[in-house]
Amino acid sequence: MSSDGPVAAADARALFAGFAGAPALVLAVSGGPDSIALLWLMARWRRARKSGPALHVVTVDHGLRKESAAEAREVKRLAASLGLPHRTLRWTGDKPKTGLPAAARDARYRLLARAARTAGASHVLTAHTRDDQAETVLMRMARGSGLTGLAAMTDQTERDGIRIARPLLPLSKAALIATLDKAGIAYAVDPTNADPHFTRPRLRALMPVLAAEGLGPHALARLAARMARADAALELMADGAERFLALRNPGRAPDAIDAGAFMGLAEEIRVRLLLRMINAVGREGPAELGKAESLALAMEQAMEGTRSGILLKQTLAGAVISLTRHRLKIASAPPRRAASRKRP
Ligand SMILES: Nc1ncnc2c1ncn2[C@@H]1O[C@H](COP(=O)(O)OP(=O)(O)OP(=O)(O)O)[C@@H](O)[C@H]1O
Repeated sequence: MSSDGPVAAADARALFAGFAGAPALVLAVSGGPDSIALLWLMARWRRARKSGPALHVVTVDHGLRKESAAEAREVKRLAASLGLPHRTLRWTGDKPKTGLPAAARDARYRLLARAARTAGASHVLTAHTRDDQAETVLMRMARGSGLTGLAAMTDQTERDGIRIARPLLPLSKAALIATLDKAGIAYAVDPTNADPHFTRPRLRALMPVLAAEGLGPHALARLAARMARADAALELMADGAERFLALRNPGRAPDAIDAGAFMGLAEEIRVRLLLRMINAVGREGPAELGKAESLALAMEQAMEGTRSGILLKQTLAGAVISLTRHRLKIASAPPRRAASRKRP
């Protein structure tokens, strides 16, 4: 399925096969070419089946552009012409000045998950393509992500208790546009997709230059798939290492780990276990990978000397990490004291 031509019915059947037994599905359709193609392809797929999931089309109107309400109405019109119910959900919450795309995305998924629950749908389907996957890989690289982040998007994830599925991830955007052009279906063009104030459009603009050097969507998506495979293997190894450490630790508090056994693990596994343990007890959200890497290095250096007693003690993301030659302990840090107020 690497062609940029229109998506054949047989190819769509293969992409959607996993949803045939679902009771209902929510299709997240913004009105842009990718999600309009999702709507059209799903409608064609469903029409060709005797039975199958009920399809509910949902558009989120973020209220950020003056055209958004009209675009939502266009989606409704197309859905109606395909015989599908449509709802527009409005984002009415506060719109922050910074981090607007992330806030809009959070609100969107919350609204989509709610719509799925209301419709009794098992999944929300989005129209992410291979091009989106490639951009995500570049964004994660630029942000300094590790292997887990470079695995980018998987074909399914869970959010707000609902499965988000991305059946079009193997397809190029060009194939979706070719599909719509062939079917004579119009779509909206969102100017923020090219707005250089945002990181994603800036990276998107670089794509032709990168592709000319062999770093195009295909290569980047393949990198993501390989990273996902390696990440899954390393997570299994980290599970095994966790069990191994528990066996070395009979009868002791689960936060007191055999330091020698821990230091004998591969560095990647040590870093993963540090993140798991810190995130399990820390009160300040997930620890940063770079900080866990620095901690792992500091632990290694501390173990190299001949000192005894406490070799290292530090806090990270709301957890206290202390290391002696024999024991590694990771526990919740006491809550930070609020700034003391002077008595009048
Ligand atoms: N306003 C919207 N209403 C309904 N669905 C939407 C809307 N915007 C986006 N989507 C769905 O989400 C998919 C991804 O959209 P887009 O690439 O714009 O998201 P993003 O902001 O980059 O974030 P993310 O990729 O995490 O969803 C679209 O293909 C579509 O299925």
